[in-house]
Amino acid sequence: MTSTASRPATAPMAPAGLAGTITVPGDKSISHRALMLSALAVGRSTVDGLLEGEDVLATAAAMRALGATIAREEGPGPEGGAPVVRWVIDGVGVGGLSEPADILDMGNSGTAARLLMGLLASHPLVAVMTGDASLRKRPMARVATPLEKMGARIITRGGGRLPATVVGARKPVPIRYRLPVPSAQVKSAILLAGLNTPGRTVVVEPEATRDHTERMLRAMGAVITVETEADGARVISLEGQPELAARDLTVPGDPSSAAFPVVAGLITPGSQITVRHVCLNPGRDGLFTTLRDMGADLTVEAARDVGGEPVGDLVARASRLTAVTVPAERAPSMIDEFPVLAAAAATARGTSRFEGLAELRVKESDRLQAVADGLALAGVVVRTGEDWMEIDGCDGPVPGGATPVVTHLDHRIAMAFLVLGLAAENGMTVDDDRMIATSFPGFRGLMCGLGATIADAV
Ligand SMILES: O=C(O)C1=C[C@@H](OP(=O)(O)O)[C@@H](O)[C@H](O)C1
Ligand SMILES: C=C(OP(=O)(O)O)C(=O)O
Repeated sequence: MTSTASRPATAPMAPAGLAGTITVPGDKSISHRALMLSALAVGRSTVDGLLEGEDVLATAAAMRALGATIAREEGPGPEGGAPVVRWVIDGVGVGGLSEPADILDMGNSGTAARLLMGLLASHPLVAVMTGDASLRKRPMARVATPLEKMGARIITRGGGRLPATVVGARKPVPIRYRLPVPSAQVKSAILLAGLNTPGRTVVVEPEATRDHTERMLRAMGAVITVETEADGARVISLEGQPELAARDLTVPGDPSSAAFPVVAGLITPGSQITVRHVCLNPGRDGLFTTLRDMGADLTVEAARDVGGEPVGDLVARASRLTAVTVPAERAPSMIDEFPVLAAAAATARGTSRFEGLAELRVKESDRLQAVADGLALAGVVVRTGEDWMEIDGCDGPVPGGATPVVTHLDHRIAMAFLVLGLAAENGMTVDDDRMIATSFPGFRGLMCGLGATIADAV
């Protein structure tokens, strides 16, 4: 977000149960990858269901600036329905990216910035990258360090922050790299750099993270293998310089967005909601497992495969939730869902404990702190450590209050506290909700369509 204006928003306690069947926008992780990999394919790809959030639009703009042709087409929708949108991408082939004429602005998006850095690192070009006030605080050394081992030069602002200049390698070399942090963005950046690198690039991940890059690369014809070591680490090997085949892709709904209406339905008495067509990749479903551990009536219907990703319809019915302990090893599969899980835990019976949260401190905000501060404003007792959090649940609605929660340009903090407002005696207010458009355009209208009241705060 570049403008300084903010738009406070408020959600009063839901007067009645939420009801309805909805779809949420396309998965953000898959959408970034669909644009980047289609731009490197040979021929024309189409993408249906692409997330048209600001983060993904930043990736589209960057790939255009690097030479890909990307168009958005609208066709007539079903009778009376919204038009059908299809994105059409003419790729330049692996190694075919050209030097951008201007600075690449990745907005609020860590995924866009880090994955793109990987792509740039193995092309002989110079590019400068920046982002908004939130992104410019986030650590980039985690990608710059392995990419420099592959031959790129990456000059960052102090402390490894954006803006950064990437001087791509003329003769990139493959590496074998063990991830020091569980991060799909770092893994993907290295694999994307490995595409234009001769030989075999290997990433070892001690803790499994989302594998959309691996799935999509394989589907486009790259040779990519995954082996599991005795200690459980995954060894991902990519043969460099493949020819990627253009494909027609369909992006399923984003589980990280579905999380908000799902939790809203669970904590608002009398609710029943269905979220159709949600990606249920095992690297992304930790929240749903955790909610079931809490006693949630949350089921999957019509489980199916869509373009190499497991997909299903989620049905959530209001439930009396009990406290849960989330073990550290589950954290990567629900890393973006802790803010909304905290909202659920605040209404549960008993004390919940979440472990393995160190990565929350380097997201769009320090989410551990932002969640703790917001819960305290809601009248909920919370304790935190460097990488853990405990929440004393209220066994029903939380007190809530009119003082706005500080969102720090973080979409998930804004959405989580608006959802908590539905189960707060005095509602909840957030200081800004514009940045929700980075990942979940239409959030407010969709929630109101289910029966919630979310409005500008006066
Ligand atoms: O690869 C991805 O698409 C993402 C990976 C995660 O980040 P990290 O890799 O930093 O854990 C996640 O938080 C982010 O929203 C999207
Ligand atoms: C952390 C997130 O995204 P990114 O890292 O792409 O900014 C998120 O969407 O919650």
